[in-house]
Amino acid sequence: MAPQRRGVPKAPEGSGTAQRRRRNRCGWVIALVFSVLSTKSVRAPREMWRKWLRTAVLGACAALAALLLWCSLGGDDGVTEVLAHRGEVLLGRFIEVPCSEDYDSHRRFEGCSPRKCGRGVTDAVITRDEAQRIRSVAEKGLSLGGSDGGASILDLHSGALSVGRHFVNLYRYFGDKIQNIFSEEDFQLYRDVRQKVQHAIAQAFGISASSLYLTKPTFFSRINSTEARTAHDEYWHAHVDKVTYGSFDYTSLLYLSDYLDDFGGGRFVFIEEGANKTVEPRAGRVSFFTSGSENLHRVEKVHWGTRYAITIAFTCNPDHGIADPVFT
Ligand SMILES: O=C(O)CCC(=O)C(=O)O
Ligand SMILES: [Fe+2]
Repeated sequence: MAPQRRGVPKAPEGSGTAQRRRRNRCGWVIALVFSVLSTKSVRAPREMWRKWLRTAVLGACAALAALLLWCSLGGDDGVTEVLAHRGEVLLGRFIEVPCSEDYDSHRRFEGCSPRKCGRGVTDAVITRDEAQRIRSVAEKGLSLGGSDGGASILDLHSGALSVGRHFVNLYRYFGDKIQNIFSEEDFQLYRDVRQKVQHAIAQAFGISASSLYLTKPTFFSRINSTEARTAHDEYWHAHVDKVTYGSFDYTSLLYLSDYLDDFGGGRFVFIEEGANKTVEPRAGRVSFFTSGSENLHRVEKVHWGTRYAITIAFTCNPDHGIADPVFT
């Protein structure tokens, strides 16, 4: 049998007494092993082989089933690397990527329009306390409405709020009563956050913060696992912000809840040939990037829990700039 043949090395012939003695001792051990294997059960290895094969087949089936389940739960369809783990606290990570040509078809603003493109993530710009407080503002506003599907938005600037299958204008709908819902402090907090994010973006891309203008839409998002009812609920499609929103040059996302503590799924994915890069949301984490097709991205479907974030975007074109939302 193969294991026995492999286990018996051939000793060189006639090489002195010591060697002969060693060979004799080995000979006894080998003879003993031979006799145990041959007298106890010649079939044992064949049985063992069958058992091993059965275990291997069962193992392979279990692995295949797990893989299929993972795919059906929306696991990513290619190789994925994590750009920002939920557990790490990033002082600042920046990856430069070559700019797409998307900016060439728009009016250029030297010193602002992207020449250096890329993506950055930082946990050091917005504190977890600020994230908690601004999330309370989002919860307060979104509790007044909410989409029938899984994705709701609240835009403090335009007043757009998801309700059922549509949007209402919060300011028109609630009129003066809005003063009982939001406070000046809430709006001040939004302005502070916007300003800090704007400075972080300017620094990372080597431009002046004053060359950037807040642009629309800027909105809170609340996503849960409820099935989509309208196209507005389908947040998971891959897209390019400059194509979707036109005026965006630099996009930022401030996350207000924690991946795997508050919700499952819902990671942000930069789509790339080779390996996608994911950002795992974490309350207070700011992810920012140039808005062209060098940063094609999507959000994974949320499988459980609720995910809160704010999209805050900037343009280089003053004509597309908007003022901060104000409390009136
Ligand atoms: O919420 C996110 O992580 C991404 C949202 C997004 O892609 C967008 O608002 O354009
Ligand atoms: Fe986007």
